[in-house]
Amino acid sequence: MRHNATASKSTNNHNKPSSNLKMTGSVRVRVIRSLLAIQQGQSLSSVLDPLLNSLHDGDKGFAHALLLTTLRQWHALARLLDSLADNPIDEIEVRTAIQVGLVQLLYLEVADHAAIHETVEATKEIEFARASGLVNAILRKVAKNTNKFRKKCDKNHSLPNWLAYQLKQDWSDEYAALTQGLRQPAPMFLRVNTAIKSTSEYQQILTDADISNELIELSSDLQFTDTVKTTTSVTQALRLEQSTAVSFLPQFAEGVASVQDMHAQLAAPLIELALTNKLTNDNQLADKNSQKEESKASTIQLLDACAAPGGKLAHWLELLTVDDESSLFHVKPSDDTNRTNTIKLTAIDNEASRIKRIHENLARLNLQKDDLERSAKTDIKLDIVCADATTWQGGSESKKQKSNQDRAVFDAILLDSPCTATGVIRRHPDISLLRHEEDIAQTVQLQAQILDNLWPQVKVGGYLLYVTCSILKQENVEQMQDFTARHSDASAIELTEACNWGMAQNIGRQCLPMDSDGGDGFYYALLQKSAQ
Ligand SMILES: C[S@@+](CC[C@H](N)C(=O)[O-])C[C@H]1O[C@@H](n2cnc3c(N)ncnc32)[C@H](O)[C@@H]1O
Repeated sequence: MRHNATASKSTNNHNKPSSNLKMTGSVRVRVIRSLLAIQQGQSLSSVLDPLLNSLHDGDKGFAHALLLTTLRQWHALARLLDSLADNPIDEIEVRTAIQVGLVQLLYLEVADHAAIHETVEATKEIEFARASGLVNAILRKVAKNTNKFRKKCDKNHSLPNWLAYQLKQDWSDEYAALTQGLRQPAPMFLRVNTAIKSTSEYQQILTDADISNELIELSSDLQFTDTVKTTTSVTQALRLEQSTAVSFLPQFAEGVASVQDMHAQLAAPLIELALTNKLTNDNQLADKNSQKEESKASTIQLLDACAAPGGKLAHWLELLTVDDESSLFHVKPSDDTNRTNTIKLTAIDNEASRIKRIHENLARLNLQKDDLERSAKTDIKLDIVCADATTWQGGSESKKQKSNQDRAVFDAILLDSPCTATGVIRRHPDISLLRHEEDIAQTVQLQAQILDNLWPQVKVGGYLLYVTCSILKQENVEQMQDFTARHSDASAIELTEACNWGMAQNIGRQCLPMDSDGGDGFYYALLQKSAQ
């Protein structure tokens, strides 16, 4: 294999657990093989389980750290390697072995002699014995002055140059902190299912189980166009001092808590806030028109347009099923005015294998279709469909058969769009190897197609929350500027300066992963549809 024969484009197959990975030999050999598979286009999530499952418990922690840290420092290590070698090293097996050796010396506090000896042996095991002298010489040179070489490595970013260039264009003031932030591990955050327990109750349960944690409160403040007052909600997330396996989390299997980045936890409360505003306005309008009480009971249609694996969908369902009598979604058995609403929530995703994961996640949380239909407190009909959001039409007739008015069925759409995922590189450092510059334009085009197909399906007065886990302006604020220029009936709802997260953009807010205890890079924009 040659150095420049690196990652091909990531496709769906590359996310499946890799069955043809040869997981024999020493820990270092297995990590090197995993890295080679990633360079050939496999995702980290497809190689991690085969790697860890092939090892004894005692070796898993080291293998995990070695693989993840090598990926996080990948591009910086590659540049260091180029500066150390007298002649260009082309073979990716040799380069990978050296980079694995460098990580042990510079970042993992492995004793020099062990790091060098074991890496040289691993090079022989992967059948590159002829390069073992070279590997040995480079690692010895670095071991003589690890401080100097670590500083050299840290001074630069660890991103592909095209991505670093784009980030510099987009975020010149934040660039240094951002590029350093992207090479740090991300903290673990939990979301508590507040339909079962309050966040503070679960926080105490964690503390009692000796799991140190901190409560984070994110305030979202929206300036709806039809009111002078702003509307605020507070999202509570728990940050763990140390990441842990979910099997150690109390009541995890019972669905009391879920793992979700704190910025990802903003989506469901935001769309619920928008929906509540719409329904309140609808009710007020009905009151004004002095319609009978019975007529206020209606079916609310909601869409989660790119739903898998279902993190935000589950959160949305948790909020909709909170046992709060004042909620517009609460069924009041004693209330014969019949003001309650039936919710029809459709979730779509175009990948069947990922739809399966929605079902698995909802099963743990007791939020499957049947669980919801059994609930006496809310009336939610959940429909999960495998469909392409660039063409899907409310699940029924084709576009041509429907007038624009007939297509406008949704009160609120959550569009957690496919994106370059550049905001979650800390959790998925393989992204910096798998993504290519040309992916940006393709992704931007896909996002625009999905937006253009879904927008006619939003009711007048309804909302679309656009979300990405990207930190590139083309996918975010620029996508929204282009969209609102194309659709004169779309207006952006301001997420005001009272929001204690993200940075205000021309449209929406952008979160950047710049500090090691902060959330991931997410973008949020809320659009409302007006009558034309
Ligand atoms: C950012 S992820 C969604 C994450 C999800 N909302 C959650 O919180 O767990 C984007 C999803 O979009 C899906 N997707 C990509 N292209 C699509 C399309 N054309 N139609 C529908 N879904 C699509 C992907 O399969 C992926 O599951």
